[in-house]
Amino acid sequence: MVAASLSPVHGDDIKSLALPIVDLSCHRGLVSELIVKACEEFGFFKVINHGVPAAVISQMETIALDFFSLPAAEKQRAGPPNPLGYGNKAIGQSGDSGEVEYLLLHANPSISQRGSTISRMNPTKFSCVVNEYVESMQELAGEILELLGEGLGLADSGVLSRLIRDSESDSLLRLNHYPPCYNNKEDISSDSSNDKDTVRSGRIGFGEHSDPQIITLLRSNGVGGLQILSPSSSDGAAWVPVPPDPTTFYIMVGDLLQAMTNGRLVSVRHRAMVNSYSSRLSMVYFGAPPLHEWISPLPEMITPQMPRCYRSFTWAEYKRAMYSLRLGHNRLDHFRQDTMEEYPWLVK
Ligand SMILES: C=C1C[C@]23C[C@@]1(O)CC[C@H]2[C@@]12CC[C@H](O)[C@@](C)(C(=O)O1)[C@H]2[C@@H]3C(=O)O
Ligand SMILES: O=C(O)CCC(=O)C(=O)O
Ligand SMILES: [Fe+2]
Repeated sequence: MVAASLSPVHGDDIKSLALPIVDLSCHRGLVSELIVKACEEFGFFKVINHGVPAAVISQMETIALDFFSLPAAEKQRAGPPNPLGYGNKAIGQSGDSGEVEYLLLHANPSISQRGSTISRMNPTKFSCVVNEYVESMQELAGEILELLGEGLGLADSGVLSRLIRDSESDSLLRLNHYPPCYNNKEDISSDSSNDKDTVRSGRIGFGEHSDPQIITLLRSNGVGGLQILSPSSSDGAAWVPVPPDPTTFYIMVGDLLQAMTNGRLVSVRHRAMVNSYSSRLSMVYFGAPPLHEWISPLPEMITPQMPRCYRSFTWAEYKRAMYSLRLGHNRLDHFRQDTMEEYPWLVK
């Protein structure tokens, strides 16, 4: 149904739920089984004992904070986002906004990062730290995708990890800074954006969405704000706050992984809230394939019980659709097999 792809509006229900934690130092067979289960149930899990050196993380955090503490005019030199670069409040090109400032960078060291506009003082240091962090993220994401391949019983267990390890991969690094923001009713009464969400659960830093790529690795400082939409159950979908833990990474299934697994793994809808007392920093790696890579449901994921549900498309085609849609849209619905059969004019 085409109507199903219009923005879903989820209410304010907040639920506390035990979220899956995967210890990467455990037995490989057990780890791959747990990862598959978490991605089927939540499209989300937290990893501990991930092997990323603490120094790599803290250096990245320091240069991110150094950048966000620059005067506004200095930060604007790295903007506006095209879509890469510095952005403040406006997210994407379709009218979305949130209480966030960010730096969106390509995660491929060979792509120029406007280094001198981001760090006038020391662009070389900036690039080195980003490259080291991105290399660690690519390694961790590759390992998790390899484990997923094994857990799903794929004949070629490296088929997922190779996509993001490719030298032409279109992966991104996003640094989000959420300054503290008022959230009580009195403060908001004169603000035209005071909706139900704002009053009851704080202000929206980054609105509800799923990540379009294959896999997301998110690390935040010790300030909470990330929420995931729990899978629908008898008591309905609800927002689940993710407790902050700066020593770990949160892993999210992206739209492409949902398509490649023919809907068996689900891309998790999530959002970030801001609070009135502390600023929050998140560093988010989005693992993506090369632009011209074809994405199709893997043969092992198509069964008589689970017939093929997505058509084939390239990542470049998916990106075009994504930039034409609002943040909260369910983009993958436009690539369903039945959309092509019932509404061929929608599929260019
Ligand atoms: C409103 C938008 C921002 C976004 C591109 C889009 O048109 C829809 C997807 C958005 C998103 C969400 C996850 C990542 O933060 C992001 C970089 C991405 O790949 O898709 C953003 C895009 C963006 O900010 O450019
Ligand atoms: O900052 C966060 O916790 C979420 C950010 C996010 O979802 C994104 O950058 O796509
Ligand atoms: Fe996201």
